[in-house]
Amino acid sequence: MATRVRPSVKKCLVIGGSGFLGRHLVEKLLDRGYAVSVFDIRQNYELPNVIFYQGDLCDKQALLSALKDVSLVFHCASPAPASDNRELFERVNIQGTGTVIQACKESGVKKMVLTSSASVVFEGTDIKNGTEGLPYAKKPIDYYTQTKIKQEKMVLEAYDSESGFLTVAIRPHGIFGPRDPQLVPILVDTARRGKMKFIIGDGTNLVDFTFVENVVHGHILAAERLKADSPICGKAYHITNDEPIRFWDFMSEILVGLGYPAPRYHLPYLFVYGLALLLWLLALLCSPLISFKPTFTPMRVALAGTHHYYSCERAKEDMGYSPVVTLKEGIKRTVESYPHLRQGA
Ligand SMILES: NC(=O)C1=CN([C@@H]2O[C@H](COP(=O)(O)OP(=O)(O)OC[C@H]3O[C@@H](n4cnc5c(N)ncnc54)[C@H](OP(=O)(O)O)[C@@H]3O)[C@@H](O)[C@H]2O)C=CC1
Ligand SMILES: CC(C)=CCC[C@@H](C)[C@H]1CC[C@H]2C3=C(CC[C@]12C)[C@@]1(C)CCC(=O)C[C@@H]1CC3
Repeated sequence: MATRVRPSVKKCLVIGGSGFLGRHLVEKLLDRGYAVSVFDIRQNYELPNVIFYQGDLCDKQALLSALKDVSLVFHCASPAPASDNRELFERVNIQGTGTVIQACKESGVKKMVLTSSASVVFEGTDIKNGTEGLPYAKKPIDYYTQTKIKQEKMVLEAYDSESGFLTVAIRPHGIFGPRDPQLVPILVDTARRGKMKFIIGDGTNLVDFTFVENVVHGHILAAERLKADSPICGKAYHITNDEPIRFWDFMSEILVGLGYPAPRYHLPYLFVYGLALLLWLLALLCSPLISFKPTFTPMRVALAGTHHYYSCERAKEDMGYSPVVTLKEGIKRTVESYPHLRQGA
């Protein structure tokens, strides 16, 4: 049954609400009695009572129209990491976020919840139970992450207790679930091309994968805890499933669930990383003549072969967070949601 919320926080705008996380967030907010509008560069679904504003978040006038009477903004729009487009990441995640902040302030928005990423502290080497006290990555693993760092800093610094503009950043990690356009589709595509036979390293590296409904839960908790006297103002919070799992066990469970064999043969981490680096260099050198995007980028190899899991103690203490869906249940629901990606389908 829907839980009603206080009228003062009822009208919200989800920027990026057509995306994977954004749409799940919209659905849960509606469930909880919020009046929801969506601002996104594309509209790919319709829902009763949801007003869609199609536009670019770099366009302040377009944002101002969507922000009328809105008191709470969720900003979960970003170009996909796979687009690998430095200029686009900078324009949308940095300049665009600056525009979102300005537009929110001008429109009298009270609260802003940013979807950041736990990867803002990841440099391609092991992180075990990392806390929010870790410094931002000095050498981020890619341009996407570089702009997510800047974006998070901008939103947290925009917190202004005097004017009452309250901000918070949620740092999820490895979001998965129904309708995800990245994780499962990339995995299945790699398996269908016969490239999922190998485990990079010894296969024992632990990683956080977070079911999308837990990420949504973290966002809504943050929004509802964001008050003038709250400890969460101007801070970042890791939101995970709090069940780190071996990267290769997670991949295997999804693959086997969809009818594909699990990877079996081990390759040394440094060997694959070196190879990926070479391929990346080759792609760069050849880019004036031909364009090709290797599956095995150094960033992906680092994600697949190192420990990177995070503590969400701070979210538990300050926001009363705990995951609402277990990893096992999340994997089951995810596998069931992709009948078209099953082996032989
Ligand atoms: N998925 C994951 O594992 C993780 C995601 N995150 C963060 O979570 C957020 C949501 O990610 P996710 O749902 O996976 O991503 P999606 O790509 O599914 O959703 C993002 C949405 O934002 C839209 N968008 C992009 N550029 C603009 C723009 N200039 N103006 C308006 N809308 C725009 C996208 O449109 P289009 O598709 O047309 O570009 C898309 O609809 C992002 O901020 C991401 O950085 C953090 C950690 C992990
Ligand atoms: C934990 C985390 C941050 C996950 C984010 C999602 C993607 C980065 C991964 C989803 C599927 C993964 C994948 C690989 C790398 C990381 C992902 C793209 C490989 C390309 C790594 C090398 C392989 O052997 C194949 C893998 C396919 C799936």
